[in-house]
Amino acid sequence: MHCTTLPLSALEPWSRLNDVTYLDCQTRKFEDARGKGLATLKKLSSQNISERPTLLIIPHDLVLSAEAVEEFAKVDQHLKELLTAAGGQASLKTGLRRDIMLFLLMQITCHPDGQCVGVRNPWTEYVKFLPIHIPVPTMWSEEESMMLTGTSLQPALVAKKSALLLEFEELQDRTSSIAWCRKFWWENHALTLEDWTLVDAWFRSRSLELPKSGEAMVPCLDMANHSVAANTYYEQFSSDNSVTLLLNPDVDVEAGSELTISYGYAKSNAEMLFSYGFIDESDKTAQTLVLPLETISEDPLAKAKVIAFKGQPVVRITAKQDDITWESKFLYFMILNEEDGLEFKVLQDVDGSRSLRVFWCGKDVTDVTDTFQSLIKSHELEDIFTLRVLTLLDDRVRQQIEHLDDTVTAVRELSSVVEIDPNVEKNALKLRASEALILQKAADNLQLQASYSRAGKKELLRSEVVIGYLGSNIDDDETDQHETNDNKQIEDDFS
Ligand SMILES: C[S@@+](CC[C@H](N)C(=O)[O-])C[C@H]1O[C@@H](n2cnc3c(N)ncnc32)[C@H](O)[C@@H]1O
Repeated sequence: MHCTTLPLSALEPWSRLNDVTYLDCQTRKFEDARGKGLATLKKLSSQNISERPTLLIIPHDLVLSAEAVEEFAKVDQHLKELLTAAGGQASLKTGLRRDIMLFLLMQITCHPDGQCVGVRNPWTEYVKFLPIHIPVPTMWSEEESMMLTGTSLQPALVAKKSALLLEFEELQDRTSSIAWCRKFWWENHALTLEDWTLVDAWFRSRSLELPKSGEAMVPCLDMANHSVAANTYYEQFSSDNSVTLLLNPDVDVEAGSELTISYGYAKSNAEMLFSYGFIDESDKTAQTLVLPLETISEDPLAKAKVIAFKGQPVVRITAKQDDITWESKFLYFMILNEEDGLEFKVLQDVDGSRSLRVFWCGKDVTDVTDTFQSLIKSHELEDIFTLRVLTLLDDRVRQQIEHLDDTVTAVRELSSVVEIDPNVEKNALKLRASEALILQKAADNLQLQASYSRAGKKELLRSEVVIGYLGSNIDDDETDQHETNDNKQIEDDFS
């Protein structure tokens, strides 16, 4: 689909027409990867004043939320038809995303003869100010995506791209019988997967969480770039649900300086790159790495565990200077076997349907499969379970290091063989370096395991339960000398 764009100079009249108020600031273009952003027109200060300076006010009727799309559909027959055929369940987060994406898709829909579809609204013009290339990995070329080989982002990107393809095919299936969709989208293949990928990237990189409207897109406020040292924040007024941008307390901002918000303090570099297409240079705080976990291939309960688990099968490792911590609800479920007391049953419900139930030591724990870390507490084999968790974690970290190492040369040589956007290369290399550092710290610091759990690996090796479980008769004095061998034996036993 050909997207028309408007120059930035047209944003001011658009804002005036739609009652957006700018106070001492404007949207301007930055000559680097940040693209457009907000900047002050004069020196501002919030020092020693009780009322924080307001910078931007956006009326509620411009906020693009699930509720707004529903309202638009009341007056737009084409949108209504589209939502009925292909809309998501607005009560679900995924449904909200899908409805907003469909709405955005309609705004960029125009026939080659210049005819547009649907009822015009402020967003029909506003989408023309949005960038048509967003540096998120879903919009990278195949060659550029190869820069991520070996990182935690690679499997997420593969999964996201196949999800986008599935969604796009489903959209075609569900809307081929609608006359206007056939004419504007499917005849001559006017609508492409790239268009769907673009609206997904718009939603991902520009949506905000608002206290009253939920996840939404807010015109003009979505021109604010991110900084870890953000000097502004946004609020939604309860009186009229309008959205405002305010200066942070106790800050001075020079005339012409950029006004930034925070896109989230706890996001990992991979999440930042995935959702926004950049990694903040100045982010020196905690670094997080989220690794997907695969069940053990020989585990007969593997499939059932994945189905029954309430959450993501991942481990989140955080490095704050030399301090390493980790968190994984799945690992504690993953390491349990039938002999330990884990059981799966398919039961018939009162309505005749069948459901998979999970039992731990005879108790139904189907609804709390993400709490095995506490469920195993005070079990006689708790030490064994903890040791299995630590061993698997150790294996997973080392496997990821190898994966990242193995691809270093190929990635380094990529840009000399194929065309890679320098900004993509810079961000991908930054991600690789930060992940390598976290992984190395995690692997080197075997002491970290002591901080992970109440009982460190070393202590666990001395645990009577572990020794008994392994049928070994190592006494305390000999433990240290035999540790290497024990480690090996335990690793063979648990891997
Ligand atoms: C909410 S939009 C902000 C407005 C955007 N710059 C534009 O031109 O429309 C988010 C996008 O801005 C860019 N961005 C925001 N903060 C950035 C930063 N600190 N460094 C680099 N790019 C940034 C990224 O492309 C991100 O996907």
